[in-house]
Parts: sequence; structure tokens; C-alpha cells
Amino acid sequence: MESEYAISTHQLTKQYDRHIAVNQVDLQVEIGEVYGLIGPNGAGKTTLIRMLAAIEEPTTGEIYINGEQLLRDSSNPRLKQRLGYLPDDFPLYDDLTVWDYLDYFARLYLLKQPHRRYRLNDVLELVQLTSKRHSLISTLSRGMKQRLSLARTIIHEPMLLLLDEPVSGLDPIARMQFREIIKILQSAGMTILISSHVLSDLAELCTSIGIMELGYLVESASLKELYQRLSRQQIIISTLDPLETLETFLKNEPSVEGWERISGQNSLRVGFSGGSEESAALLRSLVIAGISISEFHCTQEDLEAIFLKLGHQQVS
Ligand SMILES: Nc1ncnc2c1ncn2[C@@H]1O[C@H](COP(=O)(O)OP(=O)(O)OP(=O)(O)O)[C@@H](O)[C@H]1O
Repeated sequence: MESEYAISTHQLTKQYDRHIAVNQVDLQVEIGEVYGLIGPNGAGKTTLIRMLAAIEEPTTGEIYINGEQLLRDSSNPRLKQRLGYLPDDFPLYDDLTVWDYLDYFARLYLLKQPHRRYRLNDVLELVQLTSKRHSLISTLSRGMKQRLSLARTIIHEPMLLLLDEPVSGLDPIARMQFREIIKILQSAGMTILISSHVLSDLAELCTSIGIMELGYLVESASLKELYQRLSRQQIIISTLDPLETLETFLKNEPSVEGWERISGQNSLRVGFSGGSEESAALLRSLVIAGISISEFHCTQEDLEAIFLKLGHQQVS
């Protein structure tokens, strides 16, 4: 049963003195997923990830990685070989070159020549740092340093990647570059667990989302299921007529659940309970009623709206 999952935990708990940082967490992540972990500061995300990476001992509970149990009082060398862990504060050695830094880690993972050299070249190409291979780390931008950290994390070709807030502090372009690399790793078959405060990044990358709060995993579902269950459809309607004309018409439409005016535009954001057939029928009847429609655009509430609807704090 556990072997179906890249990660499976049972009642996983971590207690520091009297404070419970992770509380009876049952987490299941299927092989090949990109699983996003979100939650406010102090929710327990880092502690959970550190236990999965076998850096932190659980107080109670069990962890299975690809069906194999992480053992207490053991360095778990075989399992660690399959894991790549990127902490949120990993130090880089400023006075090494990019190549020497990666070569150092490849040696730690006992990669032999000529495979080590091939692997370094492949990884540098993936993280788009080939042209920087002879540069000192101190001369890299923050985004480049983060991509180098990722390169170090995957140098030994792990099956499972654990990334703790990898995009925090990066500008939008650097975040996009990082996301593109994650997508390539996923398509190569890696399972990836990623914690982030940037919900729009997770919405674009993840297949499933887990929400942590006060040490508990309070929600865990595929992104598709979350959207189906919690995301309302919305229609943006713009008109050349006075907004009141459109509003009067919408009052009699059964699938319309309310609306708000979009400031500065002659447009409404309409909450809508129907599917695509009902929205097509609405557009038809607006046109038949002689209302001049300049925009009619169906959209869905995003991950941030879902997160707020669940009653959790906003995290970004
Ligand atoms: N070594 C430790 N000793 C005592 N308490 C700790 C320790 N590590 C974490 N905690 C506490 O456990 C709780 C969870 O911390 P954790 O860092 O896992 O949260 P987080 O969700 O990763 O937060 P953030 O988003 O700020 O990184 C916090 O209250 C923190 O103070």
C-alpha cells in the first residue's frame, strides 16, 4: 500500500518541549506529483520537510519513502541517496567556482569520472548556468545562486525532491525560471514537494496542495478537486450601455449569484453557478435583449481566493 506513494506518513508528530510543531500528520504524496505545502509562518512546514529529509527525528509516527520506512537512530543512507533536500537557508561557498562547488557535492555522492563530469554538464545546462561554470559563486545573482542550490540538490539524480520555500526573495523573472526547471524535473518523473508562500507559483506548478495550520495538515487534495469543490465560476461582463441596464437584466437570471462592479471600468464580475451551457445561454439572452456586450469572459476563483475561503490566513 505504502509503495504506491512517494511519501506516506502516519500520525507524524514533532514536539519541542511543550510545543507541538507537527501534529499527527497523515500525508500521502503519489509518485510523480508536484505537491505544494502552504500555510502561515510557524505552521510546521519546515519541521515536516526536515523530518521527511531525515534531518529531524520525529517524536512519534512513521515515514515511508517509496514504501520504505525511515528508521530511527539510523543515518538511512540508502533512502538519502534517493532524496534531494533544498533547505530554505542553505549556505553557498562564495569563494568556490560554480563547477568546483558542484563537483564537491558530486564527490560526496561518490559519483565517479567520467560520469561525474557528464552529470555536472547536464545539471548546469538544466539550471542554465553553463556559461557561469568558471565564475565565483560570490559574483552570481540571487536567482542564479538559487538555481545553483537546486543543481546541488539534484546532482545525484534523486527520485524525490523536497524544496523548502525555494522561490522566496526571488524577483518574478527568477521565479519563472525556477518554475520552468521544476516543470522539466517533473516531466522527467521526479516527485516534488515544495513549500511556498507564493500561491500563484504553486497554482501553476502543483498537482496537489496541502495546507498546514498550527502543526496540523488541515487540507490535502488534488488541485483539480480543490477547484471543483471550492472555486466559484465567475464571468466578467463589460457593456457599452449603462451598468444599471445590465444589472437589471442579471437580477432575473437564476444562475447568477451576485456581482460586483469592477472599478474604473464599465464591467461587472458576476458570480455564476452554471456550467458552460448556461453561460452560453446567458450570453445569447443578453444579445437578444439588445444589451451591447463588449466583453464576456468566463474565469475561476484562484488558489488565493480558495485559501481565504477555507478560513486560513493569507500567506503572500
Ligand atoms: N528547533 C526548534 N526548537 C523549538 N521550537 C521550534 C524548533 N523548530 C521549529 N520550532 C517551532 O515549531 C513551529 C513550526 O515551525 P516551522 O519552522 O516548522 O514552521 P513553518 O511553517 O516552516 O514556518 P515559516 O513559514 O515561517 O518557515 C514554530 O512555532 C517554531 O517556533
